[in-house]
Amino acid sequence: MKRFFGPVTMADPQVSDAEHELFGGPLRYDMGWSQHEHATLDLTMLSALRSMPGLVGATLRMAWQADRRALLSVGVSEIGQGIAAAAGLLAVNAVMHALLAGNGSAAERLHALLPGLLAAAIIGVVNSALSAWSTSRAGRLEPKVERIATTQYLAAAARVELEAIDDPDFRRLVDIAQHGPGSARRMISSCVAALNGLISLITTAGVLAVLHPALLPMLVLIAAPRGWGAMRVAQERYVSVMSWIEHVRASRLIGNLLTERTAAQEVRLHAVGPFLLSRYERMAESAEAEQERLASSKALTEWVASALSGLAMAATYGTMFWLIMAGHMSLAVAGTAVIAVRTGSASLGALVMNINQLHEESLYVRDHGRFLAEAGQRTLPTGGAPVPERVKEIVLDQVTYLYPDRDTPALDGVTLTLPMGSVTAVVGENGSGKSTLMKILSGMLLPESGTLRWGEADVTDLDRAQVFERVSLLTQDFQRWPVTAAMNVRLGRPDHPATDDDLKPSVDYAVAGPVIAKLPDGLRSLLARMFRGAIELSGGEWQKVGLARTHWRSSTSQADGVLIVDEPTSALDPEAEIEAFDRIRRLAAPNRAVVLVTHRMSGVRHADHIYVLNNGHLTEHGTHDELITARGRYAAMFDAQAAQYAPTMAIPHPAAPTVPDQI
Ligand SMILES: Nc1ncnc2c1ncn2[C@@H]1O[C@H](COP(=O)(O)OP(=O)(O)OP(=O)(O)O)[C@@H](O)[C@H]1O
Repeated sequence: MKRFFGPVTMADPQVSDAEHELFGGPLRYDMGWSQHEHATLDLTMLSALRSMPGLVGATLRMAWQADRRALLSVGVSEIGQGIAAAAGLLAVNAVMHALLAGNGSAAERLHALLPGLLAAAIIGVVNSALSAWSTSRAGRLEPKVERIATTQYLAAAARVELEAIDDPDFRRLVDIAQHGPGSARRMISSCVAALNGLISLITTAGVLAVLHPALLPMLVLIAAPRGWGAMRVAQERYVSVMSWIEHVRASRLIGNLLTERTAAQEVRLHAVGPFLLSRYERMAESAEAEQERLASSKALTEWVASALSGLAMAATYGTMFWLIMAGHMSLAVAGTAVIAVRTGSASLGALVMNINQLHEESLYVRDHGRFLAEAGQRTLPTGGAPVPERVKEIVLDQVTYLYPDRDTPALDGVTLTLPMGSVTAVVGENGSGKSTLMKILSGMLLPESGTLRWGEADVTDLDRAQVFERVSLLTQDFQRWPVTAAMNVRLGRPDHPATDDDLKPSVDYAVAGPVIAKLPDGLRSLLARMFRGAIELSGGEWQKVGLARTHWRSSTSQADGVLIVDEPTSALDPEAEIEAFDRIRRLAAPNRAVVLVTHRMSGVRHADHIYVLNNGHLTEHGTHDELITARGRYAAMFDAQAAQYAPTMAIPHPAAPTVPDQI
């Protein structure tokens, strides 16, 4: 009994050994409600019904916002259909009476039937016209609702703090909430169908109550088991989807790697293809087993529901038989009652199915709503004090930053000053905190403690949108937008109108002219490999386009600002690299502070000031000459790189392989 009537719980997925092997254990989905200690889900029929008005209300509000005329049309046509259904039953009742309870010859009785039949036919035509009208208006409404929900989702995701994007919990919420807009769309049709079912049920129930009061509870008994079955199946499906979402995503990730262009070379050369394929198969098989379990469970639940419903139907007909035999019900009323019970149980069944459908969709819409609420709390603040036009310097004072899922801070008590018109370099080993420092400087991450000041103003008091406007950023993984070359440059400041001629100085600055000249349509060429006729640039060519974008962004603002470049030359050849460093230095105008992060020590030696980061701490700072004289970490890093070019450098001989070749 517990199997059918107990609460739906989340089972531990039986994941394949391939997932353990590849990911070091099963990937777990750990949104609040699905954590182990909360394994019993709040998915009972009662809670579904309780949460329904709120969720339906939210969908209807969205529909109202999308197209109120279409929504009103749907409502009117559905109410019209309900009234038509009741009128149809009354016409049937009149026909039954004329046929079974009337007096006179057969011909006279047939004549008496005609008005009822005519009325039933007219009602049928009106009903189908109303239904067609409702379908067409709902068809207009649904895509609009989906568009609004999708826009809300995308806008919220694009507005949150970078810290939220780095937070794995929030990322999962972003992932699951993407199902919300589709569900909101389907909720419209479910709402319409549920409304239709409800109205025709009320009218049919009214007719049945008039015919005989005993028929009404029977009607409920027939439909209740089907409703329970549908609800149970939906709950099991939702729980399954939620507990398997990470595993399905993991196998999809492996599947995608086999087809992705970036992985294509190693897939072939290292024979990663067959290896991953076999793991993919094993992971897909365990997901398949879950599908099979779900299907069997569904079949059993539906079978039990049908059997219970059939029993209730038999009891209803038995009761009617008894009522006729006992003389409490006429044959004509019984005839109408049979039709009404059938119509009513179909309406009730449809109503329950649709409420259930609504419930299922509403779970996803609820995730969407939860995402919007969470995103709303983590959204970049708007407003704040304006950033002064002239700031003289940007100061980082005792800044500490800890990533949400880390124990040790990525930056710890870092203090540095960036005067306008200067070039500051930041060097340090991998993982020392350079990129984190850049994110803090740009205002994308806020310090956990300590302050970032623009002149005298603390960045937390300033309008963040204005702070962003003053920052130009070029990172090694800058975005390669799948649009034209011109747009790739222009997206450095998209609001600023730009013709190709306007962009030319930026293209020239980055020495990207020869790259553009090679393209079939020059700046109009599409740089997106996935589209026909598009061109793929090399890594170094892309970096030149990125540099042009940065120049465009810097050159379109005259207020004091900062230009941050993080490993901008990693893909450039030696000559282009020297030139690029020169150009970046020249961007330090009186209204601009340049910050340069790089491992290429040759690129930093001409910086006005150099800071050395080590494990999140600033350990040294000064000019190149000062730091070389100090013979500290900087001097050691500089010497190590210089030694690579020394003629006496010892070249190690290849060692014997530690893993012997298999023969
Ligand atoms: N989004 C993130 N979430 C959690 N930890 C992070 C995140 N980004 C960086 N870290 C951690 O913070 C520390 C500093 O990383 P950061 O990327 O700032 O170093 P880096 O000096 O730029 O390294 P590299 O020279 O390799 O680019 C590292 O230990 C890194 O693992």
